Amino acid sequence: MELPKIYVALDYQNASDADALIEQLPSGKVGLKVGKELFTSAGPQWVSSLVEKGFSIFLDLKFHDIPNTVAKAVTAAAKLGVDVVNVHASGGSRMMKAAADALKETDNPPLLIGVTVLTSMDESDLKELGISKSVNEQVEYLAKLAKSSGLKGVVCSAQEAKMLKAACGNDFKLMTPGIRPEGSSKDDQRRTMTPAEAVTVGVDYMVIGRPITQSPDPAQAVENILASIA
Ligand SMILES: O=C(O)c1cc(=O)[nH]c(=O)n1[C@@H]1O[C@H](COP(=O)(O)O)[C@@H](O)[C@H]1O
Repeated sequence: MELPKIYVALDYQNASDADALIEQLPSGKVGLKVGKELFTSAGPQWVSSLVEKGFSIFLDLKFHDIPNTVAKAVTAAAKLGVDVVNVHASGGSRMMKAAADALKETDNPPLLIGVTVLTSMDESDLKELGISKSVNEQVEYLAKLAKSSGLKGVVCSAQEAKMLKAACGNDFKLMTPGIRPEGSSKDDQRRTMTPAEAVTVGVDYMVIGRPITQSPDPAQAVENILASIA
């Protein structure tokens, strides 16, 4: 099944605020990303209700725990009917393999992807964590680890897309947050690219939040982005 090119990050405090935004989006053109804040307040039933309405859902809970716990968590996510689910690649190969193996046992397994280096981070953040590799080296290292552990792709910055397609192959899916249309604020993101640039470098799917959700006209913001990548 073809997934939508753009997932709108629903970073809202509760379901009613998210529903108000969803109603404004052009129908059938984008997927929805539900992250920690909204999932914790709105809950799994609300996520299932979006699936029932026909939305493609990326459940972004970035699991990172012992292998058994993560395997059970991604299985629970699969039962909600979401299309994409993620874990932290830095959780290691045993954790990622456990998650990938668990999903093989489920009906309609979601695309399982690994978070490499968060797009809000740069070299100084890695240093603080005791990692002496450059951002590019660390992203490539974790992407290869994700691939050899059975994951189908990674979350990374579009800035790393060319490098990762060369290192991991064209079929290895790249989901890129940190997308900023020309002229919009970077907010807390560090490694950013415009939607048009991201498409050029081979990104498969983009996560876009505030440039759409904080826009005075979210529907128009989506249409402008879609036009820029058409
Ligand atoms: O996994 C993610 O979705 C994610 C990974 C990452 O490296 N960076 C990142 O920003 N995200 C998420 O992508 C969204 C980006 O939102 P905006 O910065 O508002 O476009 C947020 O919901 C983040 O939680």
